[in-house]
Amino acid sequence: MGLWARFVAWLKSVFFKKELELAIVGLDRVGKTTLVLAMSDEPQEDTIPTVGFNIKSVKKGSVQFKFWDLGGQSRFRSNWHRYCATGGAIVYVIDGAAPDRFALARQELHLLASQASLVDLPLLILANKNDLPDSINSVDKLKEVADHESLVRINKYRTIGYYCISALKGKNIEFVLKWLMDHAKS
Ligand SMILES: Nc1nc2c(ncn2[C@@H]2O[C@H](COP(=O)(O)OP(=O)(O)OP(=O)(O)O)[C@@H](O)[C@H]2O)c(=O)[nH]1
Ligand SMILES: [Mg+2]
Repeated sequence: MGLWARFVAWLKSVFFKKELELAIVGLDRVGKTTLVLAMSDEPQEDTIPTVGFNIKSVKKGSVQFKFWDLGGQSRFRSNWHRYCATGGAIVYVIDGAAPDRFALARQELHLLASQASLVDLPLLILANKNDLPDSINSVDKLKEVADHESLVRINKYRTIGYYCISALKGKNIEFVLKWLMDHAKS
């Protein structure tokens, strides 16, 4: 890269630096902490259940992400909305390989999405554990599990994104980051 191009890149990084703060929510053991580690380029197989929350800051290009990795156990769920309210988007993770928990995951998702303080926030819904057999492997199936039509009824102007990912194997993580850069509010 020439001197001028480097100077322009530096100027851009100084003046167009974007900061995005995001809460990662979803039931316990769905892979939220694993996802945050994958987005931080620190893939890890062994995680322990998150008690309360962890904060992780990650720089990607000119974007500084601050992830609030929230505990998913039932005792923590009533606090999710407080953390989501300070963020630029809601990232809701579903264990795509646990059909017995889809109904509960959908119930918690709709409860959160309809909170008055959150109705205008962009929503990214992820089916994780896509590497496992019989996990959700299409956006259509994920939309059905999440009940997309009811989410649209809550706020038809809200931006809603869907991806099938594997946090453990690092699959589609780049699409997650790109979606957040494009749609999350700074
Ligand atoms: N096969 C597979 N396992 C995964 C994936 N992501 C996470 N896991 C596993 O799922 C388990 C739970 O992952 P965590 O990231 O701790 O889940 P969490 O959502 O943070 O859980 P809480 O902190 O309790 O809310 C761990 O054993 C992970 O290795 C994935 O994409 N594929
Ligand atoms: Mg966790």
